[in-house]
Amino acid sequence: MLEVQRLNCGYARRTVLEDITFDLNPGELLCLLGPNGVGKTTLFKTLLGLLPPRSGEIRLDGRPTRHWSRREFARWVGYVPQAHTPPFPFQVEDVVAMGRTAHGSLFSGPGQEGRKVAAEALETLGISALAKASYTEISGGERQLVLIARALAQQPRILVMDEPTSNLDYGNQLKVMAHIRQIAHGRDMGIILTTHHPDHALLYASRVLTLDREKRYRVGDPATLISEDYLRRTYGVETEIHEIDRHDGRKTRICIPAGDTGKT
Ligand SMILES: Nc1ncnc2c1ncn2[C@@H]1O[C@H](COP(=O)(O)OP(=O)(O)OP(=O)(O)O)[C@@H](O)[C@H]1O
Repeated sequence: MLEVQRLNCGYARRTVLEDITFDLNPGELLCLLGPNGVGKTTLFKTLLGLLPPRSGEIRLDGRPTRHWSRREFARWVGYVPQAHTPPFPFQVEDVVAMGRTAHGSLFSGPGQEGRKVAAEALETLGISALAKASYTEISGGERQLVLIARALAQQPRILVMDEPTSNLDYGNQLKVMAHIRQIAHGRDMGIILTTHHPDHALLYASRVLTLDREKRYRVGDPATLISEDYLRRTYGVETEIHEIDRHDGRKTRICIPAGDTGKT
């Protein structure tokens, strides 16, 4: 569905990522993992058409994205940015309904069907109670959930999410990651997201794209690519990765800090 071929991306006088090739298929959750400043947001900006590629190609549904109109692109690709405080105090339900913009005529509002889809998105994320609240008066984590609901209301084929759990409490992190995984499978949506948590990638991702400090990248199975060696080279920390049995008998991998954690 989304194909990235030999992509170089960066800014006027600076290449940030070189020769990146990967694809994203329907129903798949691809986690992008890498240290601060390595170029994750730059890659996303390039995928979203906000930054021109320095070279290489991005194809959507077999067609280079440079041939797509903005509107057509917006029907296909949703984006969840990191939560920010907007200047205008829109009601939460209006913010979510804005996700429908690409589906309506240019000057019409979301319409009845659009409002219904927006209400369902709020319901899916368990935040219907916030519908009438002002977006400027809810917490950072709640804002993050609202932005995810807005992207769901858009019903895109591909969803790009920049650290969707960064503002969320522990419970909401787990709920949102499980929702994201379920949405990818249930709606046959291709989702690519950045995370700073190897455990999230180990637990939820279908595939992972790892970037290291030397800006080398690999794409593949999370259990293979997220190794103690990768984490040491990338983050300069010693970790232990263990395979454990879950209560339901399935096996899963988890990552913990190695050695003395200072706890007595
Ligand atoms: N507008 C810009 N012009 C020039 N260089 C930039 C610009 N924005 C970011 N950079 C540089 O590009 C590199 C990659 O930045 P980017 O924001 O993509 O990293 P990141 O992996 O998303 O980091 P983080 O995990 O901290 O969010 C950094 O060295 C950054 O300083």
